[in-house]
Amino acid sequence: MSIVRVALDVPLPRLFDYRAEDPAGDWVGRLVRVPFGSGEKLGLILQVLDQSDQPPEKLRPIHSLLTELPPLPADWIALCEFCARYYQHPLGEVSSFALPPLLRRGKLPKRRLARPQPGRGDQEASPPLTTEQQVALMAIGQTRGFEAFLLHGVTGSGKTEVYLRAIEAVLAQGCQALMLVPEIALTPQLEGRVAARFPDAHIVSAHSGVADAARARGFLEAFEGQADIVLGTRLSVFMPLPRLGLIVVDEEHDASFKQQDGLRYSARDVAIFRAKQRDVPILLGSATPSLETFHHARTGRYRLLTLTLRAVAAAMPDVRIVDTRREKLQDGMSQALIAALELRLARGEQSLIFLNRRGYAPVLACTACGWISHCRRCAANLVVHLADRRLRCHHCGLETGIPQACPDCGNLDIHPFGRGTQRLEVALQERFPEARVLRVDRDSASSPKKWQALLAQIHAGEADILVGTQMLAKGHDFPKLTLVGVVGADAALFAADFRAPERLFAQLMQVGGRSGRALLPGEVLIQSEYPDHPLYQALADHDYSRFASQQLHEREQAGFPPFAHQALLRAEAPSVDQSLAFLAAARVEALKLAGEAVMLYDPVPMRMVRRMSLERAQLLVESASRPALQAFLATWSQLLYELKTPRELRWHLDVDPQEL
Ligand SMILES: Nc1ncnc2c1ncn2[C@@H]1O[C@H](COP(=O)(O)OP(=O)(O)OP(=O)(O)O)[C@@H](O)[C@H]1O
Ligand SMILES: [Zn+2]
Repeated sequence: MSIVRVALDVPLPRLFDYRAEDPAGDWVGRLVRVPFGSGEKLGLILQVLDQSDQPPEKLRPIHSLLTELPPLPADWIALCEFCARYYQHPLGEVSSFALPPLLRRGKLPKRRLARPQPGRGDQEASPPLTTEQQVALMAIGQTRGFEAFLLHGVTGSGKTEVYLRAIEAVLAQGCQALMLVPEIALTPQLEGRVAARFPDAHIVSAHSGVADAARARGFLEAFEGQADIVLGTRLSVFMPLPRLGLIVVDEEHDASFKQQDGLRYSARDVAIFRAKQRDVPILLGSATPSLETFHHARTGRYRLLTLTLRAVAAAMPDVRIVDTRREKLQDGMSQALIAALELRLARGEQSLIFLNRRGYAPVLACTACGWISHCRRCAANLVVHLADRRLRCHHCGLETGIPQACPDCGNLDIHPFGRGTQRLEVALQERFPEARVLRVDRDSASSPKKWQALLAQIHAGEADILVGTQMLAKGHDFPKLTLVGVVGADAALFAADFRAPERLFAQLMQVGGRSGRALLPGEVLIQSEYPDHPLYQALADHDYSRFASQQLHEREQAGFPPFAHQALLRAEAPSVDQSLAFLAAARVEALKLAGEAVMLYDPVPMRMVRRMSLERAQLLVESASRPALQAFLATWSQLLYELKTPRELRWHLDVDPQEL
């Protein structure tokens, strides 16, 4: 008799042993159905053993092996093990998460029969490369084995072209390429471009918008080596790829690469591990690299490739900071912005106004008694959505109608305060009745279909003025767009999170970069009451490096990442006292373990303490040494599972948290 050691999708940091009749050598990596409690679970076999640490009479026999699926490869299992270790997450949960939902449930997709994908049309011609693109490609082409590249190219410099050429070279060698992109919103366009460039390649796309069966099919095609290119969002970093030759991470700074629940992994960082593990090059691209990545490039850990010029347009857009201190704004807009809009309308060009706040107004308030629309489940206001006449919480989704009178004092004089995209849209339409105003935010682009329709409208030139949130900020190439106006950005200048300036700078540089990408010259107007702020000045000079150097200097002084490594222990419970008490107990355990290299902060309530009726607190752990932090977390996290907690309390660890 033999024993199989199995990873199961349960929130416990351990593996489970079962009896098996006579497991053959290739059982490792296979999925298996096993009894668990009074039910059954699907697990992943990690080891075949002669003996268990459990007494033999306690071991139950497996139910059945999923023989339809070949064993998952050793490097895929090692990837899961790395994530479990690094992110302090139960291995069974990691390996389950890394599988597409259908396989997770032990089901296999119906296979399409023959699947040649012939003649999707003619191959799109590739333009001759610019000199800078050539230099970058040469460097990438010369590598053998692992090397991390940062492709730092200004907006519109043709980074995508470099990715495509690098992928082309890898395909020619008979290898697979993995390309990670930020979010579902951008993938259809890119899919189109990649498909047009490689009509004979088998392309698999992987993101949460792909239906379960197709996703499982894509996974199997990648796994069996039929897929040549896997293109997808963060979850595609877990695709098994036997012939992997290159990884590309587009917009590597993007926050969507970090998962914010369950397994809190950074797909970019996991991709680096994978490239190292498989000894292949990885290409991280951005116009505004994350400061972590930029730091690595400056210190020589990554190789820096730069594109300083736009591929098509003659120049970068002209960026101006509009001083709004002495001006009475009209619907939030300055004279300069209104004039610039008029000019674009007269010339038949497109404009984009960026306001990163959706809804009509952030709050509804009573002028008589001071009542404001508050979410009863969160420490947040309900946002006014006039388009469908609702009040809505952007944190928990709570919705109510808009009251006719103040719910507290009955006063009829209640007003929306502040400005969101809907209000700006209305104001613009009133001011420019002849213009076609199009709002693009998560409300108007609520489904992939609506989003595609909006993009098609913009590309067809059926919109004159776009009002949009960050959805419109990145990646898009609208040739007729020549003006970008930014309103309401100042608030983010003074946010408490030390990463806020980095995010704001990236966002504004990205959105500004949508302007003047083709032959028409572009202009960017940023309204501010702090026109001399170094962040805005660096934007006006298109000087990412100056901004990044200054930020890195500040972070070094303050001992923040990338000069320190952090992890957060977070707890949530019906009352913040319960959360704090758990963290205090966890800290007592931590004090016994943490040597001098690991610093423990005090437990504190989270900035937004209440969310979905739970009150949250956190404890920050920091170290200048990553190995020291990792060693500490490994022991500490085991102890955390043994702490007694109130039944309603939930906790998790977030390694390399992106939001503090
Ligand atoms: N060598 C080239 N010759 C002519 N056109 C090019 C060349 N390389 C890229 N382009 C074109 O330049 C435009 C901008 O390229 P692309 O979208 O790849 O820029 P990007 O660097 O990814 O910009 P962003 O960071 O703003 O998304 C595209 O329309 C692309 O087709
Ligand atoms: Zn809420």
